[in-house]
Amino acid sequence: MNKTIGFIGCGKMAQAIIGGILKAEKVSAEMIIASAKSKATRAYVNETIGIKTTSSNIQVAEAADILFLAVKPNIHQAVISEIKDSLKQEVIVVTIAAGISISDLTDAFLRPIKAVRSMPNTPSLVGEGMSALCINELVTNEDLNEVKAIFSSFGKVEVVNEHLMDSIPAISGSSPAYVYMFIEALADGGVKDGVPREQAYKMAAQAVLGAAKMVLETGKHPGELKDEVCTPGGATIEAVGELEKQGFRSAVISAMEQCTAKIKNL
Ligand SMILES: NC(=O)C1=CN([C@@H]2O[C@H](COP(=O)(O)OP(=O)(O)OC[C@H]3O[C@@H](n4cnc5c(N)ncnc54)[C@H](O)[C@@H]3O)[C@@H](O)[C@H]2O)C=CC1
Ligand SMILES: O=C(O)[C@@H]1CCC=N1
Repeated sequence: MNKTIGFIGCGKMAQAIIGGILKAEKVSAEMIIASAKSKATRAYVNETIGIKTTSSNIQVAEAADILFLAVKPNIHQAVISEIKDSLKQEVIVVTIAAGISISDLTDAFLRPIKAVRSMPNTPSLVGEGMSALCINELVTNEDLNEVKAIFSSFGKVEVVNEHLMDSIPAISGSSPAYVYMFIEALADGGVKDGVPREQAYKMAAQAVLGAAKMVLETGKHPGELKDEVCTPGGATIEAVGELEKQGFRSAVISAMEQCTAKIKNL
């Protein structure tokens, strides 16, 4: 792809996206520029990821054909006010900020703008991201294909109706955090029985990866796959019963409700 991709803000999520894009080798490092306020972040990104960095948001805005806004939601508006007169005419602006709507984005620019609202996740860094996105009416099919090609380079992408976007963080944007907690808990349980810590993490993570692949690749219902593990009269059904008794599913669903409620109030 021969377009300049700019990132305003270069924290955890932007670094995951940039790392994922570069790993896919569809865009070269010279075509990516990022700004960050902190000198330490700029130096780190420059040295470890190998892209151009700057303290100037305006420099990024002027250069970008596709501009990612990767700052926290509460400074989104201030950043747009700073850069809005420095954009290329046909730029596609992609926000990754949780809870920022297409209209928040377009209103802030005070002029018609090609706008994409997205919700990626940090596994993008290893090419296994899950991103959802929606667009406004100025984004052409060609633009959308370009944006989808970028997101697809570091994982899977789904285009959804905007009214669902506030619910996506709970499912895939934030959920890696709770999956890591689950992996930690599995490993702790193993360590309790004497399994060495490093082996326990490897086994727990690989079991989660394998189970996820089974859902994606066999097309079977997760309940059916669970049933295949539960030998009648065996050990797994004991664990399943205990998880139900401890409110495992309802704990997950309640956590997701809290997550979505917060997204609506960020
Ligand atoms: N971390 C995650 O897993 C995900 C984060 N997001 C969204 O990504 C955005 C960034 O989140 P993180 O990367 O986690 O946060 P972060 O705190 O790691 O990164 C924010 C970056 O913005 C920079 N920054 C602060 N003020 C700035 C300014 N005025 N101009 C330019 N840069 C500035 C900071 O130096 C930092 O590099 C948020 O809006 C969040 O909702 C979306 C999906 C997943
Ligand atoms: O915690 C947050 O607000 C962001 C949104 C999704 C993941 N991190």
